[in-house]
Amino acid sequence: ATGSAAAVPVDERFDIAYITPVTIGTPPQTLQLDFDTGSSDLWVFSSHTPPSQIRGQEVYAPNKSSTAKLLDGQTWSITYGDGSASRGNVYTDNFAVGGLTVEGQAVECAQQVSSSFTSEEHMDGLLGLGFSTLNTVSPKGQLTFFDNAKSKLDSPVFTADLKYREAGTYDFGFIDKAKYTGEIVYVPVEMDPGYWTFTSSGYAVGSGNFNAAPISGIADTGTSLVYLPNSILTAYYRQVQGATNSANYGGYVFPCSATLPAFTFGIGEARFTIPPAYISYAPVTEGSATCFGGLQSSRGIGVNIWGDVALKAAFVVYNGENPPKIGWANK
Ligand SMILES: CC[C@H](C)[C@H](NC(=O)[C@@H](NC[C@H](O)[C@@H](N)CC(C)C)C(C)C)C(=O)N[C@@H](Cc1ccccc1)C(=O)OC
Repeated sequence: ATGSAAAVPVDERFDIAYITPVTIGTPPQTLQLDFDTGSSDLWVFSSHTPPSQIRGQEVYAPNKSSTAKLLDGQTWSITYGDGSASRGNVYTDNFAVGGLTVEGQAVECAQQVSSSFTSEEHMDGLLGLGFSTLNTVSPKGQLTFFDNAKSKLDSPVFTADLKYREAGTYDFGFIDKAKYTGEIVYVPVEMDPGYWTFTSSGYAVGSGNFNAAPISGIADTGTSLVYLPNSILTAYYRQVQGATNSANYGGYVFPCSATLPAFTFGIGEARFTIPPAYISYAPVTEGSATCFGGLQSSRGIGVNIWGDVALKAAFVVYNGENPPKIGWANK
């Protein structure tokens, strides 16, 4: 079996996040979820979510699905690196992504969501694609959609082809040769504690020379920006007129009119270049002449994150064989 579904930017002006249509239950209820390789819970806005916390999101109502079953006594509670959080109870139901169906998928229903979820009106929940060890359901951890689907997939892989301000795709069970150029370069994945963690071979700023140095990080489709060690950030923003690391805005900002160098990162011998347009991420506030950078420091996080700003510069293969590996190709 295989599946394929669109990854659509939630806000066509900036790629804050990407949403993908899924169907849950019988008859099918359609929701738009953020496919997140940086976590491993599948949770949705639901009929259990307080109306005061819902602002335009679609909700999953298990009581309207003849195939929904409450997982009695099971609860979940998740906190993300950006401080956002949600929690609730758990059902199993039929779940489909782009023609690929899993029966008995754990669907975690939100009984509480933090304000940043409420304010993201187009996002009806998350679909975790990290390793199932990170799933927060207690006392019995649940499997991700990918882990449940894996045995029936033609190949135990999914791919991310995210794009700059336009729809890309998530494919399950196959690698679409039309989506990339050249060869796919694979590197090992460190599965502990459950992220898709890999090591980049180094970086270059603009047309400068390549700095060969191992950079460990998470390939996280659910994080908008790239968070790297401060030494790399100072080397990059030194080349940007008027750039400052602003406490006020919580990161590197610069005049939107500034000329930005590209940023290249290594995967083994291969090289991937993030164009300047991806790094001039967005005005700090609507209409401001000050822009927030797509490259930021990981100092406050404790882990480096290769988020969408980097991922959309490549075609990425998440290979769930044992041992897992991650593949990168230009496109
Ligand atoms: C099950 C928890 C999941 C896996 C959670 N994952 C994450 O936070 C990772 N992915 C973050 C998500 O992609 C998030 N940006 C989705 C949006 C829509 C909110 C980050 C680290 C790249 C996590 O690690 N949470 C940390 C909180 C944290 C993480 C990083 C730094 C600081 C604090 C925790 O401790 O969970 C117990």
